[in-house]
Amino acid sequence: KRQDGSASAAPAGGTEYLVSTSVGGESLNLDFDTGSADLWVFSSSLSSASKKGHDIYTASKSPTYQALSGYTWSITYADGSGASGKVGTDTVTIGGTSVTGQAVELATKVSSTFVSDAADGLVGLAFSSINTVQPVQQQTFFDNAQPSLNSPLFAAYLPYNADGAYDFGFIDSSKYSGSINYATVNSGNGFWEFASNSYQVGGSTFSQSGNTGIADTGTTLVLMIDDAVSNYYASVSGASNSATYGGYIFPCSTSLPSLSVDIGGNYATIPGSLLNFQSIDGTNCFGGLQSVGGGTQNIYGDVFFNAYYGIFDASVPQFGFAAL
Ligand SMILES: O=C(CN1CCCCC1)Nc1ccc2c(c1)OCO2
Repeated sequence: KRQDGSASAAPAGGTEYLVSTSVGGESLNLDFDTGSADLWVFSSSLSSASKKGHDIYTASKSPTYQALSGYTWSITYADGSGASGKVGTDTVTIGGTSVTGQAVELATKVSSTFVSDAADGLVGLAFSSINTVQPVQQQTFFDNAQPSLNSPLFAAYLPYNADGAYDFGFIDSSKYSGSINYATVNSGNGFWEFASNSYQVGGSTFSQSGNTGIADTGTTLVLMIDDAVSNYYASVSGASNSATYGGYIFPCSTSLPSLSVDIGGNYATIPGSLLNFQSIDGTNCFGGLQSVGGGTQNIYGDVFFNAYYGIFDASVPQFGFAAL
């Protein structure tokens, strides 16, 4: 099977990685999101205000587009953003991997954060069980591509402040060091979700038994339960939880401790250097670890992937991680 391939992922504005994707021969910069399962694009049906600054997909210009009459979709993400619209199928090509008859969800409405964001849409890479298309749920690009891949897996390479890549069908041994650790995935909630029963701050170990984590390339930061976040910042001198900035801030001069998180029985260690997300005002900085706002599910986003090559393997299913 020869559809294996790698697609370059460019960092955009420090909050996401965009992949140039061909939809019906039209090129769009899409945000790959392992935390959702809808492939949607900015479409010509949007208001001109919503289209501003974006490449858009025009179905009528694609020779391979087929409408799915009466099909709709509507999604709201955990950050409150959302989009909705209609559905068709078209040929989608990412790197060297092409899928014909891929469900393409055309946005007729997008929330304001998407208008101001660089992405021209999203490629959902979670499990198809959480796809929002009605009346017939649709499959993700990855599920459709699997039969043509050497192995039913894809990998995310998202280094800090540098071009990354998504590899489909193969593991690229040049993109990581040391060995790969694997965690068994429970796909019951539609996510790449695994047990995450403890964490370490600097040298101290804390238990969070029964908790889980999800591997989520669509989330910028690492979001953990409140206890973990307060335990982490308790060892950061000058740190405070700012209502103004909506999260923990600290003096930029502070050296941050590392954070290790349990993933299926093995620790992944994020160095302190990667946990300073961005400067607010030259004096204070905003942390790369913030609160998930309740529940027992931690979200390991791009800050995690800045330290680890992530392998999304549908054969078990399992999630693998190896240091960059
Ligand atoms: O919403 C997302 C990711 N989402 C991916 C698709 C684009 C818009 C952002 N992440 C997220 C943001 C805040 C959260 C959270 C998850 O869990 C609790 O708080």
